[in-house]
Amino acid sequence: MTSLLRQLHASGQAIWLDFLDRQFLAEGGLRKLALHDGVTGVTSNPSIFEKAMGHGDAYDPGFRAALAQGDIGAQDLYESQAIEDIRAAAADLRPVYERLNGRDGYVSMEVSPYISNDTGATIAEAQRLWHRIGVPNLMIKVPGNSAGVPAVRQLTADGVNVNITLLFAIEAYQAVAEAYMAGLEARLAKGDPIDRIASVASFFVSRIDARIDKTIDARLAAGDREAEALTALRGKVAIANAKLAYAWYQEMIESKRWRNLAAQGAMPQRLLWASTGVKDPRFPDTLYVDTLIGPDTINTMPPQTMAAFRDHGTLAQTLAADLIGAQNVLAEVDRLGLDLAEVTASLVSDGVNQFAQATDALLGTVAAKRAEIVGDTINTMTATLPEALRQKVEVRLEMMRKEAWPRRLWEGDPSLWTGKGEDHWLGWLAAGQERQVDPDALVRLREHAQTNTNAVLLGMGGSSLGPEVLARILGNAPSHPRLHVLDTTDPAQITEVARSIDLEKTLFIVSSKSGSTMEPALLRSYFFALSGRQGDQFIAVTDPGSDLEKIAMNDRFAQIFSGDPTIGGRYSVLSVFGMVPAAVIGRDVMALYAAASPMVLSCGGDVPPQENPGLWLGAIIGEAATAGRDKLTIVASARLEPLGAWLEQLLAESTGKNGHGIVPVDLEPLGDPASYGDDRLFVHFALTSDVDAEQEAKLNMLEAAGQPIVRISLAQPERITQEFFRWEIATAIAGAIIGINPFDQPDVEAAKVAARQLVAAYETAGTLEPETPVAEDENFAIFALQDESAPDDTVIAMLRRHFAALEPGNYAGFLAYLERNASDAAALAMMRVAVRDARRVATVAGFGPRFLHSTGQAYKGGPNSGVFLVITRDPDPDLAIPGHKASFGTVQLAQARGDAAVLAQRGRRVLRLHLKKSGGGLEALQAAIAAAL
Ligand SMILES: O=P(O)(O)OC[C@H]1O[C@](O)(CO)[C@@H](O)[C@@H]1O
Ligand SMILES: O=C[C@H](O)[C@H](O)COP(=O)(O)O
Repeated sequence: MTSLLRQLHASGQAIWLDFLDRQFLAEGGLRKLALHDGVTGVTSNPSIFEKAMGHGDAYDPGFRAALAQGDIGAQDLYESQAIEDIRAAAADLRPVYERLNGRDGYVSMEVSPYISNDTGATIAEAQRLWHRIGVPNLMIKVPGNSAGVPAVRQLTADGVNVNITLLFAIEAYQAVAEAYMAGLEARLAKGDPIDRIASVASFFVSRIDARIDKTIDARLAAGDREAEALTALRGKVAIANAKLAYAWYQEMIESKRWRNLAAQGAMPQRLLWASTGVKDPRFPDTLYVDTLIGPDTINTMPPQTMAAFRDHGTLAQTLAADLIGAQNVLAEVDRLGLDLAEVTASLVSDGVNQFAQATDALLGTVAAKRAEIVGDTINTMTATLPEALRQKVEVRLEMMRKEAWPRRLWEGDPSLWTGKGEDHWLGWLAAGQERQVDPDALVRLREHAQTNTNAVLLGMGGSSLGPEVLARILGNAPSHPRLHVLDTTDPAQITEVARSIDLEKTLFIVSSKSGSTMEPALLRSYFFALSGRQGDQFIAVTDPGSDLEKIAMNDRFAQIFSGDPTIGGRYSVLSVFGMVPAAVIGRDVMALYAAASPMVLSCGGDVPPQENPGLWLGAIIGEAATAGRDKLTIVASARLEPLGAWLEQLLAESTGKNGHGIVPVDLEPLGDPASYGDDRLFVHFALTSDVDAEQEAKLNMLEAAGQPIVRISLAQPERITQEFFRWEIATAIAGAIIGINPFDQPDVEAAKVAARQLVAAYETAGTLEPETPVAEDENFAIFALQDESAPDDTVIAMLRRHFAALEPGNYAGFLAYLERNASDAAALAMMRVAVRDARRVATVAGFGPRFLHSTGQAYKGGPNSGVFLVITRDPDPDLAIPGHKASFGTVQLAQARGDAAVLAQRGRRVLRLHLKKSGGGLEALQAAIAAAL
């Protein structure tokens, strides 16, 4: 006997399958249904793909095959597999489509629910899928909300078959029916044929009852007086609503407007009953099939509903029957205040959200699968967090998912931050995808640079720290110049570099985004003069239109590389600012991007926060900071140690403002658990080939003592580029959590202004404004910045009082305007350890003026928990600057004085200590601090 389903098909209603799955297709399931049961179509939606692809391992071979062609992100990976299924289903139904001459045999694929409020994006995505899938028996599903309606019109006009989904209200259905007709008319106006354009209007059924019945049940439970009338409506409203929609359809196809279109070959936009699986187990499982049978309609059924109807469905022409009854049901709905309009409206947005949640879950699984498959190309990260922090991070990640942070970040939604133009500063996202550089120009530069033995980069902050990390971690390739980075005004340091290079075989890279930063400008004057004004030994890296660009043209520099003004300095390492120096030292820039790429894809806008390494890290550091663990302590195995200086700037300058932020702690030797308070978050970087057993053991002890530890491991040094990107994302996200704009640096300018004023005064007066120490001995002179000194203070007493001010949660800062060399760094490290262990506080150190363009922002604008010792000394020997009265030494001193003054003005606890020429230098200071603690 013919199956009930076949009979249903023969009665004039098309049967579609509301399901898709690779295994089912591979086993010929759809072909069998078409053959035996008369199934003539398939619908899919994000939930269906989530069920198919988001669990188990059926798609693993597909994922592997797709990734074997090249790494792609989660969305593309999902889409590659979804499209394969859609194409396979379309191929199975192609004979039906041909047999019915395009009247049926369609497979539907839905546009992303993420763009459902954006008409333009919906049109673009529908067009893209339509062309990419490239089969005639395809329908693109577009939601029937207010953004979807114009898309339906446009897509129809463009010849795309559209299935309009998420229709609950008759008015919404009428709007899309009108849009379909308007689209067909637009085609006719262009002279395009309309006889092969198909469309269906997916009218949802069971979800309406599920919602209304819930309200009814609640009212019954509350003892509503209308109990009987309410009970009578259970399981009735959706069907009545669908019947009235069908009644309108019948009127519509009799209209003059439609008849005119039909005369020119138009196929009617059929009503499709969707959501026909019963949600309430108390209802018969064939309820939404039995009651909605009528010609020229479609019922798309989940497999269970289809099986149930095949088994015990009731076949009768029910759809057009008892219209009065349907009207009465809706009148009752009104009378009882069940507000169908509100229900159907909220079901649309809930439907979009539900599909978005399914897509989040699906992309999460796909991202995890991808990470597993390409796993050994991605740097690993683990986090051991105290329970309270772990929970906060979990909550934050879920909140980020709900609020679509990954997508909003990549789309540049300023409301993630303070809403004040942050979207103009996101060029680094494209830079990470190698979109900011000209690869050929960098290949040529790499070749050209080989004629040199040395390269000297003159720049500050973002223009110098990234290049320094690349040069120190990767080193120069054989036969390429060695890179020296000069980000100072310290005469000894400048002299040291000048002495160590062969001037004629040195390439100078003048690097400054703004092109007006004082230090690189002075260094350029110095080395340009020293080179005998050999412009062809200089290249400039700067943003378009800067002063440096003009000077470089004037002085006939060999080349000028232009930056992207939508990238702030500290986010610029994956743009020309990092890649030009990388090419100069002989690194294959495209290989560096290729090394970064797996992380860039993993951090994509299509990867939900839980699986997104950048968002996960951002959640950890942001939540840690807001919970008082704002001292992000960087620990690195020897080879990766240089990364800390870059990271310090990124974190401090991005987040340290408005009294909030993260204080990075770099190069502080690791101590025992007893040395630390509860204001730390430790981040460990290690190369797998460079394991430091002692360091690991100490970290394990800290972990056992309950300190939060994030561990990041790199299999190859080139993958440092992944950390650049991961941390840029994480910093931007932490900034959003902290509630600041992570792309400005409002407090840096003040110190620059103060220094510039002092230098200008020097240029006229020939001397810096004299100062009188408030305390001195044979080694040191202390200069007052606040009125905290008593007339009879000794140096030791002042130091004692200075360090005694440190309270739990504070940090001690050593701001040294000295030569940055190994011995000075070691001496500072020892002083830090002494202070940390005595006061149980974090310690930071910076060499001036380098740190001014980096951590200086957070010291001035971040939390007021720093206690700073500004260390200066008289330069010996000093170094003249061509064309200036002021020497480098004078400028450096002016910068220190300006910095200390601004710190004091900002209410920071600060002491300036000057090392006397005749004194014992840093060694003596170490002893004095030991005595003062
Ligand atoms: O590249 P530029 O414009 O010379 O700036 C150098 C550095 O100075 C700062 O503007 C701080 O003064 C940093 O943000 C920046 O990285
Ligand atoms: O096109 C089909 C719809 O997406 C589907 O029928 C929705 O069904 P549900 O309400 O059971 O999720």
